[in-house]
Amino acid sequence: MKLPRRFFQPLATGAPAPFRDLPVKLERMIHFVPPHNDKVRARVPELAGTVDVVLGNLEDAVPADQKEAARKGFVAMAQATDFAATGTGLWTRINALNSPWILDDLFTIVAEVGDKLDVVMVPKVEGPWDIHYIDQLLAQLEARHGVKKPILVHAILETAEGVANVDAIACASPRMHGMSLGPADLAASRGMKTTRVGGGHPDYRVIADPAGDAPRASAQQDLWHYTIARMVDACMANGIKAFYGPFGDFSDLAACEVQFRNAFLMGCAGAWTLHPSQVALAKKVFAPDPAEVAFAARIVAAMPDGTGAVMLDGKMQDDATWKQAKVIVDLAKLVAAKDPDLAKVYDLG
Ligand SMILES: CC(C)(COP(=O)(O)OP(=O)(O)OC[C@H]1O[C@@H](n2cnc3c(N)ncnc32)[C@H](O)[C@@H]1OP(=O)(O)O)[C@@H](O)C(=O)NCCC(=O)NCCSC(=O)C[C@H](O)C(=O)O
Ligand SMILES: [Mg+2]
Repeated sequence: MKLPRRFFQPLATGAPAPFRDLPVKLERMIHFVPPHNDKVRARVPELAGTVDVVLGNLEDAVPADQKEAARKGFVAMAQATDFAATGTGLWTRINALNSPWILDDLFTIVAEVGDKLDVVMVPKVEGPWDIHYIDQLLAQLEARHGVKKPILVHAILETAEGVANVDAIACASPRMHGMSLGPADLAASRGMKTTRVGGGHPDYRVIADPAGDAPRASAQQDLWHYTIARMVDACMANGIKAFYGPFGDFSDLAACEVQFRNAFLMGCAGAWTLHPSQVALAKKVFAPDPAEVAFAARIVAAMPDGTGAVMLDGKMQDDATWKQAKVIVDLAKLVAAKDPDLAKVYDLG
């Protein structure tokens, strides 16, 4: 175990010092772009500014014979657009640590566009040892290529072993930006009997006790509640961010919205968007409801120093509800700074 005072030391001579605190950014959606697909890549300049994060995906969903094209496409799209100027994050998802592509992914991307890259998403993270490896390698590459700003690391929680080690992953390095749930790989790793990318399953349900001949009420349950709860606790305990991952059924926006909203209410900062149709949904869900913001602002105003107990609309407010209100007001301010329409609706001054 590393000594606390050494935790923030750069891991290579000449590498930038890790951030002490995560940059505060609005990340309602991590928008996936397949960089080997020229048609979709051509839309990236118009996407910048309309999504919070553009991610060039090099891993699953890119055919093995297109890996090199995806890597080159990502470098081209990173060079062609000034993402920072539009307040859009630039991320990439590299191939898995045990794949034949990971070294070329990192060697090429840090060399070519390391200064433009905000976050590297690492798939199939099993434990802190995976983060330590990436941490060291990134430091060496940053030093070699004179990268000035530390590149952050985002882990995908998508194996049973990763879930078992989620707390250790969350605090493995000061580079940790956050984590996303990867429901498709996790389902396979766990031996779940599903064929979906996120969302529920009609057969995962509870049923009411029998009451005579009356039909028994039954309701579908959330397959992901346990994992999201574990992920949120591990992330928030370590000052990093939790995200719901992909929702693969683009034709079911209603179910996607419910999945996103459950994640939002449980503490997630955002979700992945895989198709343009999901972007508006993520913007709607991962910004607080205006009525909730108005009530939260009243709580904060009624308890200026955050202590005591007051009644608002018949509901008791105290130090703990003040803290909840602060979460909502702070997020609303972050959203308002980026979205003039919502700024008017929130009216936070
Ligand atoms: C899945 C897709 C290949 C579908 O693309 P397409 O067939 O082109 O769909 P549409 O005809 O409906 O597209 C309409 C227009 O929108 C553009 N488009 C499509 N997708 C995107 C996008 N992601 N960003 C920007 N623009 C997009 C099309 O070009 C059409 O444009 P036009 O013709 O001008 O009207 C494609 O959506 C895609 O590749 N999406 C990303 C898929 C992906 O990254 N999957 C992997 C992530 S999920 C995962 O890995 C699982 C996870 O790890 C886990 O384990 O859970
Ligand atoms: Mg996956």
